[in-house]
Amino acid sequence: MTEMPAALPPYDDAVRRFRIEDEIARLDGDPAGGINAYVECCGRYAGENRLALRAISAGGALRELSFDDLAGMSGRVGNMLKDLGVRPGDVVAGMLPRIPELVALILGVWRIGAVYQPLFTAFGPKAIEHRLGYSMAKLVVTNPANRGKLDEVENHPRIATILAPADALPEGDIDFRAALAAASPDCQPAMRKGDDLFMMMSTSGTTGHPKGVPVPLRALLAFGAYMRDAMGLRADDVFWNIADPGWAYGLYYAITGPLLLGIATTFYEGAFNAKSTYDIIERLGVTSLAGSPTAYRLLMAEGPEAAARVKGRLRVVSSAGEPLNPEVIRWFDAHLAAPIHDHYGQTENGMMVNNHHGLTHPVRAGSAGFAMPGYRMVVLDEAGRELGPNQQGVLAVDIAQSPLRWFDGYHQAETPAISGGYYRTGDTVEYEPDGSVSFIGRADDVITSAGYRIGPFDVESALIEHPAVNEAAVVGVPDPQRTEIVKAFVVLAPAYKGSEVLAEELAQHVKKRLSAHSYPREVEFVAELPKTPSGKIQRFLLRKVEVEKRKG
Ligand SMILES: CC(C)(COP(=O)(O)OP(=O)(O)OC[C@H]1O[C@@H](n2cnc3c(N)ncnc32)[C@H](O)[C@@H]1OP(=O)(O)O)[C@@H](O)C(=O)NCCC(=O)NCCSC(=O)CC(=O)O
Repeated sequence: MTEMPAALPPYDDAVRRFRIEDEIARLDGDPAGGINAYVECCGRYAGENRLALRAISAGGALRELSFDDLAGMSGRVGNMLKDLGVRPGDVVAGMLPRIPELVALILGVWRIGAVYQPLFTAFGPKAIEHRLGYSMAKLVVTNPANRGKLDEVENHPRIATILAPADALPEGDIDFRAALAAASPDCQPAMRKGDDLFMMMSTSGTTGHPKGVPVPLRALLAFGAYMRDAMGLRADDVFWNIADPGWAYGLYYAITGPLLLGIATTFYEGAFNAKSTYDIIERLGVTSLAGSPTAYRLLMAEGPEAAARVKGRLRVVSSAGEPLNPEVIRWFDAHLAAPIHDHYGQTENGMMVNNHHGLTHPVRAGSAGFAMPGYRMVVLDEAGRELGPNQQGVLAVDIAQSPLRWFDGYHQAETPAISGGYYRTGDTVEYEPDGSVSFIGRADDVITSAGYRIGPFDVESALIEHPAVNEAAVVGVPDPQRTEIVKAFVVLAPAYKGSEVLAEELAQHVKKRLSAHSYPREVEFVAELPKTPSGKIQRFLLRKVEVEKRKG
């Protein structure tokens, strides 16, 4: 009989395997001068004629860049930024599609010791304004397709635009390519310490706008560990993570992680669709694929014939952003002969619980897997006590015993999730006696749709900007394709009448003002919203009714 562990099993052996103490010593106090993310992810591989990036344009043209190419480009970016007055610790934002210049920008920002802030290209002015507001970015780099949105952003920083040949430069903008051409590729990396920041992410909560998530350089250890242990990345892999680098999964594990390990990554500039995804897997011979369950469900929906031409090609498939359903696991096994494993993480701390491709442990359909070596994950009750197996509680990180955890709190905001020596993820789980974790649901109102985390407050405040809306409540309702979809309950202003046309107008308003991915796919007009005696909207009551309705 298995002995019952008091909490999830410790991972001392595995942690030792990473020589983590040595690594941390290097990050925190290397007398030779600390650490630089550009050096870790590019500089140390330059001069080896090693492939770093396969970039497929929206039109299908393949461009291959080596670490040397990226070293030169990022050196020019670094010098351009320095000329503009960007100093170590300053924030530079990027709002770019998946093109090589995006990687060069990120590496260039890191090279001079500055901090990169991603802005998802689907964002509207409201989402951009909030993020640039709290980060105090010194510069934002964008392209013509996204440039117009910045005109609606109050107090935006200086803008550098990557022009297409026929575009005219907006007044006051820096011509990114011309500035690079004028800059030298030689740029001395600014060495930093492990606690210094190199990314400024954002994450959505239930109340208030998204919060900044500062990422210190020591997070590189955790990102590398995930690539090795969970994705099981090997030197001979052809790796493609389809997630957009505007979010954590894409920035941490489509760019930073593979380059850190010296392994080439893949970009496809075009929008996701199943056909182009199969085409690229076949064309490049992809062996390691990563993405969200919604993307995998869309691959399934294309049918077995589409899958047949790449059957057996994929050595491993990694899934993150939403729980992976067992049907997807079975279908991938039957039609792609590919093991697909569910991985769990957050913008805060990155991936923490995985069905690891690179470690040996049992993998059960429906389980989120085991704590990643370097994290001691526990399940807490409301009083903050650690629970035993088969008891529901909040998944949390034991801070003192998790050498890879790096999240120290939100940017200039309270972090009640950190207290009593734990970081609480906000996700309700239970674990089996062997330590594997089963996901139950969110303990709050954050919506998980197609792998994105969407804060209801943000969508509500975008809706309220519309003159027709008096009040709005936004919830996630179950959806077979996208896990959840955003649904808005709207109380109209007296002069307005609910109609399909108005519902569509409201959806488009959110899409344009806030973001193309977070608009309500359903809008219901109601006379009033359920509220507590103190006037707080009870979203959970609305969601409960929707869940019941969809069951029946
Ligand atoms: C699975 C998908 C490929 C499915 O793509 P779809 O084609 O259905 O569309 P979508 O969900 O991306 O986008 C919804 C709507 O936004 C539009 N849209 C999307 N991206 C856009 C962009 N860059 N510019 C303009 N519009 C855009 C789409 O056209 C669509 O419009 P319309 O609806 O009109 O057609 C995608 O949803 C996806 O990549 N999801 C994964 C997200 C992810 O990376 N998650 C990991 C993050 S987890 C993480 O980082 C930590 C955390 O949890 O915080």
